[in-house]
Order: sequence, then structure tokens, then C-alpha cells
Amino acid sequence: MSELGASCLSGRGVTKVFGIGKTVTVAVDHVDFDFREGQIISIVGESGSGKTTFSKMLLGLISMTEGEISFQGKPRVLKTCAQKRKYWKDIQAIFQDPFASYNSFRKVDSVLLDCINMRDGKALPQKKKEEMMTEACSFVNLKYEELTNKYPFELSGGQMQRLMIARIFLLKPKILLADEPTSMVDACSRATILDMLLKLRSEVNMTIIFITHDIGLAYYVSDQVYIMEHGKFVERGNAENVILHPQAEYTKRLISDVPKIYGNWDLTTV
Ligand SMILES: Nc1ncnc2c1ncn2[C@@H]1O[C@H](COP(=O)(O)OP(=O)(O)OP(=O)(O)O)[C@@H](O)[C@H]1O
Repeated sequence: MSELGASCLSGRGVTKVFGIGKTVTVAVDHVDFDFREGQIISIVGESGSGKTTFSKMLLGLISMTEGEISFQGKPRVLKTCAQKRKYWKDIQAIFQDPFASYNSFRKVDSVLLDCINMRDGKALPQKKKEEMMTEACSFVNLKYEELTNKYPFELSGGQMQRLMIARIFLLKPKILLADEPTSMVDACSRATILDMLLKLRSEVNMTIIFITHDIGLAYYVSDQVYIMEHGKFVERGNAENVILHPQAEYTKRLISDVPKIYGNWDLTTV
């Protein structure tokens, strides 16, 4: 995406410190960012670099020690339950283990029905609700008729992750935070899931924040990448620029860990 959309989520000096005294850990250290509407942004870093802590602050699940986050150009305030509920309609997440974020005693079609109800569709006729659920399933290449009355343990990991994306299709949040959503599925499902995320962006103009340790994946899906090391963004920018012409030593090291893919990425001779 070359044209910049309006600012969707931005932050200044965002910091999270855990512990006190000698046990202090600065997990996220005064980071600035500006994520634009309709973009796919990857946050890339190794284990322990602060990605999960950063995501939790974006989602409003943990407080910041310092800094401020703005949503759609206005300071984000999450003091009351009503403010949080409203914000959580605009930002949703999918995680690496879809089974962990799902109540295994509930049948899978009820999860889709909940989404319709959450989007003020409670009063819609049953037939309309079924049409919406069928459309959401076909968006992710699942057959609604085959899912009804099933429990999550009756689905494969790839099917379950696709169901989570169908849920996002119905909820239509402004922002989707995808935290390593392909790390627990096979290579075939991985490509399908990534393509679905790209489709969500192009059809729903969602801003997608993709959290990953895999710089190859980041190159494949993103417009912008932010490279995170020890809680700081050491490099950021257009995905192609950063990955084909890395400046920071840390980015160079991440790239050198995947030399084969890097060879295939060399677009400079095209
Ligand atoms: N609740 C907590 N209390 C204390 N320290 C924490 C807490 N959560 C995270 N940390 C520390 O903050 C740092 C960043 O952790 P974080 O989980 O955000 O990294 P990450 O990049 O997401 O790693 P991974 O890819 O392994 O999930 C680590 O040093 C971690 O030990």
C-alpha cells in the first residue's frame, strides 16, 4: 500500500515496567508508533523482546507505566467498563492457539452467533443470522452446514483458526491484532490463513497488526515493519526497504537467520 490512510492507532513514549527494586524489567521502553488505516504492520522480534507486552497494551489488557496511545487521532481513555467495551468492538485479536481462547464446552456455531449479537444483530430473524454465518464461513473456506453442532475438539487446528477469522469477519473491528496466528498450524494452513488476513484487509479495510518472530512472514504480509529489540523499536519502515536494506545490526542478524528465503526475496534484479 503506497498511500497512507488516516492514523488508526498511534503511541508516544509507550512504556511498561514490571516489578520493583532489583527485579525491575523494562519490557517496553518508550516506543513511538503510528499505524495507519488499512495497513498491515508487523512487529518483529525474538522471544523476550517485548512483543506480547506491547500487544497487551494495544489491546488495553494491561496498563502502561508511561506514555499515551491514541485511537483514530484522539487519546484513548479506558477508565470505565463502558469505555473498554466500546474500544473492544474496534480492536480484536487472534492468538497462536485458537483452542486456548475458546470455551471448549460451547458448540462452534454459538461463537458465530455471539458475534452477530455483539454487532447489535440480536433482533435479526434466524434466517438472516444463518445467512450471515454461512457467508462468514465461506469467507474462510469452511462449510457452515458441516460446522453446526460440532465442538471445537472435533475441528483441526487449521479449521479452528479459520473459524476465528470468520468471527473477525462478522465482528468487523477496525483493528485486528494477530499474535503468531500461524505458528501452530501446518504449512498449507499457514498460507491459507495468511491469504485470508490479506483478504480481510482488502475487503474490510481493516488495520492488521501482525506479531511475529519470523521476519520472512513479516516480509510476505506487511506494508510496514517495526523491529523490536529489548523493548525498543530499533528499525521501522516500509517492509521492502527494511528487509532488503536493513540498517540496524539486530535486523541484519534476524535476516541472516533465514538466508535461503532472503535470496528469493532479492527483488532488486527484477
Ligand atoms: N507479568 C510479567 N511480570 C514480569 N516480567 C514480565 C511479565 N511479562 C513479561 N515480562 C518480561 O518482559 C520481557 C518481555 O516479555 P514479552 O512476553 O513481552 O516478550 P515477547 O517478545 O512477547 O516474547 P515471546 O515471543 O517469547 O512471547 C521479558 O523479559 C519477560 O520476562
